[in-house]
Amino acid sequence: MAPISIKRILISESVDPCCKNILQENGIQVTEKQNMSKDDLIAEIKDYDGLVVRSATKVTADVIKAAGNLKIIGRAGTGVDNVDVDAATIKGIIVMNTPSGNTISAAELTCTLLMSLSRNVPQAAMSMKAGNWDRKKFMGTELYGKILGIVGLGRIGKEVATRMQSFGMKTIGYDPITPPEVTATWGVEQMSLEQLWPQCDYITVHTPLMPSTAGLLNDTSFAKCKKGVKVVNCARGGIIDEDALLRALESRQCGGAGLDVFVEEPPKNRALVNHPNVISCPHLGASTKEAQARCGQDIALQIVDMVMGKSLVGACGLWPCKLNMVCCFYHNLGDCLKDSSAYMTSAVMVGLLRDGSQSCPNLVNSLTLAKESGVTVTRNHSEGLTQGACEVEISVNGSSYRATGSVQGGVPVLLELNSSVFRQPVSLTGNLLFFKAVASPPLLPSVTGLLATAGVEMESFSAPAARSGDQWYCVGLSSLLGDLGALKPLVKAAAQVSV
Ligand SMILES: O=C(O)C(=O)COP(=O)(O)O
Repeated sequence: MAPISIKRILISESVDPCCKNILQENGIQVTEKQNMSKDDLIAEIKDYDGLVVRSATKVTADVIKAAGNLKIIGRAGTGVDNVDVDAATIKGIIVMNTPSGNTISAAELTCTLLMSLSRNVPQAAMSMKAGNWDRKKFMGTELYGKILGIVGLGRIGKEVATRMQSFGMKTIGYDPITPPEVTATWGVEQMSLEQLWPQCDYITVHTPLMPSTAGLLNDTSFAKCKKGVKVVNCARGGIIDEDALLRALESRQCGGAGLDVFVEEPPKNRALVNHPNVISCPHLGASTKEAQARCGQDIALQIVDMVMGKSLVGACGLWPCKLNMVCCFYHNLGDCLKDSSAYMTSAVMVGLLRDGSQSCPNLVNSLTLAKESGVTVTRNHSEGLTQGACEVEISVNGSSYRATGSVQGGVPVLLELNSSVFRQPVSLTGNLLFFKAVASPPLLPSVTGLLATAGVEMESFSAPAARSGDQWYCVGLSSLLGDLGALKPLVKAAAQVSV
């Protein structure tokens, strides 16, 4: 990828000093300003081409609008829900996070809250400080032999599971993406939420906050739980509906809650915080020296790599804008292929989700993952016009991509891409890199040179039949290639083309 010039970065929160040091050592000017109001940030941001935040800085569309020079928003941490990623991406601002730096700290705090809930440690400590010695009031229960339901089995859910197993807890869980056979290897039996709720003595949530997870625990799901279930939220405020939680605590359907996060932070409504069976922290999941050092270092190194044109690790929302709607039209599939169109739709979604997602889409989970992320996917057939060739048309957020292909001698071939007809059918085998460019004599040597510099051998070159306007080209690459994705920005920058 081409280097991106970043000269001045604003760090608007308490980020580990190693972040500033690394950036400065690499020639970037750094200003630290904490506790800025929205208006302060709007007034200040125009002077910077980079911004580093944690969760407290709200990088809204208004802030992004005022950020005339901004090229990068670095989140020293995981959740980017305080950043309007769509508004940033549309403006060409890269948003990147450091998704693994605080996994262990978030998991450890979750375990701390589970243990504190079982033995009333915070309440007992407060009572001692008030001069009391009350051994009866704080009778607890063992964790041993109890069932822990983990909703969200990503990095943090996994670490919570393995730690709580060492206390003799049985761990069950649910995740729409991580396959059950994978979680089984770390001792978590997966099941539907309907099956999970009634079994749990404790429930902990480890999902992002998104439409499908907001209010995941609500009046209806609490009613399905065991009476006295205890819940923990160290993920995002709102995954457990706060009003429903208060009602469940009052009716004793919920026996206690450990909350590190709130819908509004700090919460103005103190009803939950003040409830005797609630223990709470001011969003401390990532607040350890180790997690902050990792996140501060990771975000600084990622920004430096980007400045040097090395890579875009941790970039969120690289799809030009958020995926909303994907329509797959299949024309002329023939009787036997018609039945495979569901499979082809899953394959399309793997390709589309792979670039922007922190999870790993595959043919089994891609449609579920799309649904979870609020993407509408539709599929249609019709009899096509081209004899013997089948056409696949994919429309993404209203922009269409059309491919026409066939099978020749048992090999699937591509005949046409977005109205650009190839001179020879392109065999759809091996590693192929497609790019769009205007025909010119230096095009082939410049692409060959670029691939050679990246250590990749070109095996074939397919040119379009027509020579006018933007046309699609395809190069076949040697099987030595490790990371096809890494080549895309290279070719894009060098040939000024779409890849
Ligand atoms: O990384 C995350 O998602 C967190 O919630 C941690 O937030 P913080 O960096 O402590 O403001």
